[in-house]
Amino acid sequence: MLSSTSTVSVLGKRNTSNAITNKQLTVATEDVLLLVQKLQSSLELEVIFTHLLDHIRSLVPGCRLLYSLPESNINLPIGGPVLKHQCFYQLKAEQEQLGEIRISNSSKLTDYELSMVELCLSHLLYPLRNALLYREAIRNARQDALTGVGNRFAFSRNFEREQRLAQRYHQDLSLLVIDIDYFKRINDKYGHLAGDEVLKSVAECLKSVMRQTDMIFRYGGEEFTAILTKTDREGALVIAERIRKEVEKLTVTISGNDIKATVSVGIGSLKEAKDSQALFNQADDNLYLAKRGGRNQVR
Ligand SMILES: Nc1nc2c(ncn2[C@@H]2O[C@H](COP(=O)(O)OP(=O)(O)OP(=O)(O)O)[C@@H](O)[C@H]2O)c(=O)[nH]1
Repeated sequence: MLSSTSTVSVLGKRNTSNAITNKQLTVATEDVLLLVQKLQSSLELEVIFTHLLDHIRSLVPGCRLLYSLPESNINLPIGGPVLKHQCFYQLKAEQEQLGEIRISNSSKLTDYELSMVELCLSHLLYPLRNALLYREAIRNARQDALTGVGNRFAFSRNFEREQRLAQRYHQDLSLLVIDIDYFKRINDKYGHLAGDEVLKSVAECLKSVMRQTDMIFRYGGEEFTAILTKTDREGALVIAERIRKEVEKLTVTISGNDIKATVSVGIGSLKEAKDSQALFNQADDNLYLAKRGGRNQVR
């Protein structure tokens, strides 16, 4: 019953003797047209899979769905954790891998139910592909291409939001502005590509210290920012010192050259600032003091 291009391939064998009849297929197709409309109404994966599961549940009540695409770090359970009986499908549109979907149920699905599930899935592919492209575009718009951390646009949005939340709920919030010291010298001495490698290594180092990769951003050039939610100045000082020490330990080896780098860090904390602009200025002023004080230090 699947098209000859076999865009949805079933893994595992099953008996097809009780598969869908032509009459059932006609009724099902009308239903599926409604489903198609719903699937095309959103570009959000969660919304699309919720519509799909709602539809499949009208045939198999209580079943659950798990969608995964490991290369994009997507693991999306819908309707609850996976149940005992499972069937899974590799999703593919025109040779493009779109991940795997797992339908699970407390009892084994009949051949008729499986046929209906497959009918639904064959209509999922293009809405799913569009949603994945959309997700990728959004990610690219928010991510710094060189280092993989958030870009300045993402920083502004997150920073505003976190600052508003912190003020509304009377919580601490701190900001680190982290700048690589004498970075121009690294570029001048070892070349721009080597400079890029240093930027990447420093970003990796920040990620490993912070463990909250979505709150680290490349603000521009050789300057990074880190938003520390529920963290007061003292807590921020501990993290900033850890960052400083870890970067100091770094050695980036390029073309036989061992390149060392250090960072200066300025801290801002919401208690001492009235809004996000004041908080940023405070961190930036402290960064300036750290630079003036000799670099490789936290202020
Ligand atoms: N390799 C590389 N260099 C960059 C990038 N963006 C900015 N830069 C360089 O970063 C350097 C920043 O230099 P400055 O602003 O003088 O700062 P600095 O040399 O780090 O000195 P201090 O901040 O005062 O310690 C400039 O040479 C820029 O060209 C990038 O994406 N890759």
